[in-house]
Amino acid sequence: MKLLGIDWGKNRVGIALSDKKWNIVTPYKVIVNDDKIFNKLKNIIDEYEISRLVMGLPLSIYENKIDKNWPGFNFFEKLKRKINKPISWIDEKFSSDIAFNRLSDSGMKYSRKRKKIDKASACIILERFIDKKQNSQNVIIGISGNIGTGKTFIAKKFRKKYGGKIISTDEISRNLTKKNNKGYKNVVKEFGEKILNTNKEINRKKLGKIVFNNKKKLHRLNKILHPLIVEKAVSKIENYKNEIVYLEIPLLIENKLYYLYDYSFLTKASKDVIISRVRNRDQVKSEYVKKVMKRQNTSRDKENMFDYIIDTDNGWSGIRDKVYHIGNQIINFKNFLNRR
Ligand SMILES: CC(C)(COP(=O)(O)OP(=O)(O)OC[C@H]1O[C@@H](n2cnc3c(N)ncnc32)[C@H](O)[C@@H]1O)[C@@H](O)C(=O)NCCC(=O)NCCS
Ligand SMILES: Nc1ncnc2c1ncn2[C@@H]1O[C@H](COP(=O)(O)OP(=O)(O)OP(=O)(O)O)[C@@H](O)[C@H]1O
Repeated sequence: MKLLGIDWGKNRVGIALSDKKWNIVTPYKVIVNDDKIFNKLKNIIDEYEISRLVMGLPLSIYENKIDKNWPGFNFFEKLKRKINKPISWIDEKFSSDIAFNRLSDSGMKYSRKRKKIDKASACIILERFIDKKQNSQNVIIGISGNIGTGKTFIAKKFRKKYGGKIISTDEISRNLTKKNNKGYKNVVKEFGEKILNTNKEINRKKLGKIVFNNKKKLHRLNKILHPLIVEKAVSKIENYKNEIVYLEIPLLIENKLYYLYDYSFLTKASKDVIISRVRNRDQVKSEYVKKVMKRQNTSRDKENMFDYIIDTDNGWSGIRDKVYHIGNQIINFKNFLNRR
């Protein structure tokens, strides 16, 4: 299960490789970051039979200060569309400083150090990832998809067959906005007491009607809740040590939460199926479902960002074989982590 580590930089990208068993990590190359880089990476991945890529994130995932506009995300999006391999992330904080010190310890001259620094940093990214997976053998699956496409349905089917834990960001959001919980005060401050029931709890349907009818208002609600949701999701993941974690995130692409998972699934269904499912499940009108859908990214381009796409239109029998095929690959990865 060979890894390729990436230290992204605006001008240069450092590459490191691991062996099959993750015993050895070696600096490989520094590639100029121009239009040709994706083809070059594809060639390396094919030549060395790479199974997974690992990208460095310049900020700590745990500090929850990740800027959605960081240009490394654009690189990741292009790379993911071009290369059909799972990609994990690891904090690369201080990796350049450590790499520089290592090269200094070896007595290298400054000019040579500058040339080698990016691939040395890529090594540190891989070493950190391998260490992390040694300390905690969690395999995290990000499950995204628009409203009513079957995220929860699929997560439960996987859990039934392969075990593991489900983390739902919708559920986290619901908890955060319960009376006097962390998100409650700011949501009420922003939208006023008109969104409250007589018992002072937030009336979610009322708030939903307000925000799904108005892009700006939805944006304001997202700004209050999303950092809190991500913080809670990360801390929940951290509490697990040896689990398959099914992380349901409707807005994974919109919020660029790529760094949270090892595999990604996209659930999809046709518009009519979604509307009839959600009407039945939530007792809401078609118009409401359409409004929610309007606020979600439905572009085809989004599909290329996922490892697996699960179309739930044809019920369980239509997807059972595919689910088990995907499940076997995930179990292989999990077994590999446990055997190390
Ligand atoms: C607007 C709210 C109050 C409506 O609550 P309600 O209980 O009716 O719906 P619930 O939270 O179960 O969401 C149902 C579905 O709506 C869609 N949805 C929810 N929030 C959003 C959003 N900000 N943008 C687009 N779609 C959304 C998702 O598909 C979700 O699965 C609630 O969805 C909310 O607080 N949303 C903001 C937080 C958020 O983005 N949650 C999604 C997790 S990242
Ligand atoms: N493959 C399927 N076969 C039959 N029914 C399904 C399938 N997938 C989902 N459903 C049903 O459709 C409804 C919506 O599914 P689910 O709640 O899993 O969607 P979701 O993507 O999690 O929705 P939300 O974004 O609102 O949380 C549920 O009642 C579920 O049982």
